[in-house]
Amino acid sequence: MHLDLKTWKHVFKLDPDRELGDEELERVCLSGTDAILVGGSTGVTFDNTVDLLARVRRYEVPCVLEVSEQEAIVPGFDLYFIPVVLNSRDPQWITGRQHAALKEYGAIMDWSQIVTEGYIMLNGESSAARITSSETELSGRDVEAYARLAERLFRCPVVYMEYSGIFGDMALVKKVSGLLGESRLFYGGGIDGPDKARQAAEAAHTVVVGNSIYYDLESALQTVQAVREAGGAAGR
Ligand SMILES: CC(C)=CCC/C(C)=C/CC/C(C)=C/CC/C(C)=C/CC/C(C)=C/CC/C(C)=C/CC/C(C)=C/COP(=O)(O)OP(=O)(O)O
Ligand SMILES: O=P(O)(O)OC[C@@H](O)CO
Ligand SMILES: [Mg+2]
Repeated sequence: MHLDLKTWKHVFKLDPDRELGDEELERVCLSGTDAILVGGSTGVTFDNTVDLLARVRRYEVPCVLEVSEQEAIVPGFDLYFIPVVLNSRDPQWITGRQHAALKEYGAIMDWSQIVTEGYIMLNGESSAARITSSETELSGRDVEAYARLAERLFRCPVVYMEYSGIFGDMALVKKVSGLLGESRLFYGGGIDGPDKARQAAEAAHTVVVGNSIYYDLESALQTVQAVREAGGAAGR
């Protein structure tokens, strides 16, 4: 198992609130992806998260929980990614929910397992952007400033350009990854096969594939090889 996320180029995001058969899950876990990220913006519960973790644990692939609900924090993941939505208009998604969770877990947690993600929501139609009341009408300079804020002010190991559901602006993604010296740029949104995966891998450091697992698994699986063969952003 490789737990150094600085080497991750490809990640599959599995949603505990969606159905995936055992055979399909096996193909995802044995695909050669660098990690499975468990997360979703709605319907995530303790029970469906435990269930998915137990099923992924049959395989060697690293398994990370992207925390979106305090009630669904389940022990036993390799790492815990904690989103901070930088362009939310509502402070509960920037520090509020994190503060509440730390009141409960702060004294007992293993900080070496915690990775902060500086999220920039970029698809105003996505449920994640709606739930978090994000300001998604951003200029390129706005996005660059959020990325610098995440890396230089907040020291987030991960900056996440989130287009969930649509394929984003690769020129902007590439520009932002070029600005980052320490943080890793995760890109997610609308990758439905190898062609878009290759483009995203040339622009971002790490490519996240989510929804297509559920509607076109064959094409989703082909993204792993496509990302491996792509040049990679700034050689990272
Ligand atoms: C006992 C034990 C194991 C202790 C571990 C310690 C630990 C992990 C403590 C947690 C500490 C902590 C600070 C937790 C934060 C808690 C929390 C609820 C934070 C809020 C996170 C947040 C801003 C959520 C908003 C939504 C969001 C950004 C979700 C991320 C995932 C995402 C965008 C998924 C996309 O979802 P999808 O369903 O595909 O949606 P679309 O329809 O938009 O595509
Ligand atoms: O579901 P898609 O559009 O692939 O996006 C992946 C991920 O960024 C969602 O949080
Ligand atoms: Mg999704």
